[in-house]
Amino acid sequence: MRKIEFLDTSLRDGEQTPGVNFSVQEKIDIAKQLEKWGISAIEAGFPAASPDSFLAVSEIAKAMTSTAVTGLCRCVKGDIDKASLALKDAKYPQVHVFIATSPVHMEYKLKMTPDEVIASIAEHVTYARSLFEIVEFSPEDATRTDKDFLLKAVQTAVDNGATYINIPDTVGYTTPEEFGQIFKFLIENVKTDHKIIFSPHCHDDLGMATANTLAAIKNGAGRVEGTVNGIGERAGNVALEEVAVALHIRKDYYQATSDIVLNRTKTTADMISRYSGLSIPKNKAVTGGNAFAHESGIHQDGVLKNPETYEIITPELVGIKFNSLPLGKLSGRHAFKEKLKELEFEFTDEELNQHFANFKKLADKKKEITDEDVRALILGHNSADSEITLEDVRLSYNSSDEQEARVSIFNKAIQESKEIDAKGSGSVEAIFNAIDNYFDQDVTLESYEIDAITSGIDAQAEVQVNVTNPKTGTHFSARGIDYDVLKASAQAYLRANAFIKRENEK
Ligand SMILES: CC(=O)SCCNC(=O)CCNC(=O)[C@H](O)C(C)(C)COP(=O)(O)OP(=O)(O)OC[C@H]1O[C@@H](n2cnc3c(N)ncnc32)[C@H](O)[C@@H]1OP(=O)(O)O
Ligand SMILES: CC(C)C(=O)C(=O)O
Ligand SMILES: [Mg+2]
Repeated sequence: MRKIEFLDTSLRDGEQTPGVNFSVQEKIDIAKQLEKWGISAIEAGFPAASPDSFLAVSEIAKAMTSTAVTGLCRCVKGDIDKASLALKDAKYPQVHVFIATSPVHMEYKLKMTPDEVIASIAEHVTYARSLFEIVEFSPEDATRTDKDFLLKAVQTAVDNGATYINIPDTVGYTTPEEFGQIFKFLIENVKTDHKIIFSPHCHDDLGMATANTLAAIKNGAGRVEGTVNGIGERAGNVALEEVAVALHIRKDYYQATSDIVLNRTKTTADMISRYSGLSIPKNKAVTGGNAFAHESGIHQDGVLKNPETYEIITPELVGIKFNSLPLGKLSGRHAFKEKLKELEFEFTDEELNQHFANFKKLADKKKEITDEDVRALILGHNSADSEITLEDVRLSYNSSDEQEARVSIFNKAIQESKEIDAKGSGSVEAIFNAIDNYFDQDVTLESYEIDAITSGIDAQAEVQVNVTNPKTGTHFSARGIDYDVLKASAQAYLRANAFIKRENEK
């Protein structure tokens, strides 16, 4: 069986999702989780893009012990220099250099002739190779590139020392058969005196990213690139959890395995969902809320007789466990700690005490604490953007008049707690007005959605807000999770405001 390497680009291509903006601390948390999940290389960012991107790549480079760290660069020496500086402390550094090779990109975007692009590949791969042992090269928009020119571009990169050749389907244009043929053609025709590994990098514009990625593996790719939950530019990148589970379930067909620790999938997916502010659709393959639910009579009958009738993946495989250790208000610290271990969370004693206190508060209100509740509790409170936090929300409700809210907000940097009062025609509006008064900045609220995390009247609420910074036009998504829907709303809106404040201060 071949072993397929996994490169995760949630922190680079994933962050190109409109509305997604990870803080540096969130990126470090995610990278640590990706390392535990079994990712072999993390594309931690584009170091030349901004000081924050540079900082995130360098902090992740220091934090990883077994996972390689890479950064994206244009064919620009300054980009490669920045990557070299950001990655200087990485135990296993790599660099990723790209340039577009399709006619439309070369002519209109780069304003370069094909010969100039080839010369640029030779110059910049050589330069990257003078600073890094491992160099990945990508011909951007490869699937709309003339086949012979693609071979020439790839051959040039290989001749100048590239060790990974990544074939991006930048605009999600290809089909499984066609993409498989591209890999077969390149692998058969590229001449090399050193080991090179080919990888697919698929986008999901036509809904074929997973199929295309698997077709590349079938035709010789040794590494895959993608993101958790398929976050990414436009319709997103391939969802790595889908590729990992497909390889596992259909190893008979693909004859390939990976190092992905499948039972850590759910925790990894939940973290990305929480920090990106993008919830996982109920019908999403592998991790969606309905992925293991059976509704119709014939299916339920079959599953009761033998789960294999309708279940090709077990919930346990991806880390959704039966609640073997039910928790409630009488549970103690040991049981709570054991549950966190079971759900793959690790905390210091101080963090554990804080989460335990929050758990006790929730257990006082909610009869049964499910695994979903515990995950939501941890991820809901585990906001890495905790410089400015919500302390309290009070409302005075009047069914025939305006509502009044008093919101307490704590600023860690200056150790100051402030209470702000505001009115609104509804409770949510009054709370949001109070938060607006606190931040004193322009924010456009684009959408507000409420969902229940678990079933029942005492379910925890998840609120998602999408906002725009009118100054820059940047979109941000933020989520809040709480037993109380109004508090969850306040958390989400406060978090969105904190993103905008951070952007305005840059
Ligand atoms: C398919 C992908 O995902 S590609 C990666 C996308 N990611 C990003 O863009 C990261 C965020 N980007 C940024 O922060 C900025 O675009 C920067 C810092 C990289 C560059 O900013 P600026 O210098 O202001 O340039 P701007 O973004 O306006 O234009 C890009 C320039 O790079 C050129 N360029 C684009 N790709 C490449 C490449 N691979 N190699 C060389 N030059 C390139 C463009 O032709 C354009 O050049 P021009 O200014 O001579 O016309
Ligand atoms: C930079 C490259 C690899 C990319 O993200 C794409 O082409 O989609
Ligand atoms: Mg991409």
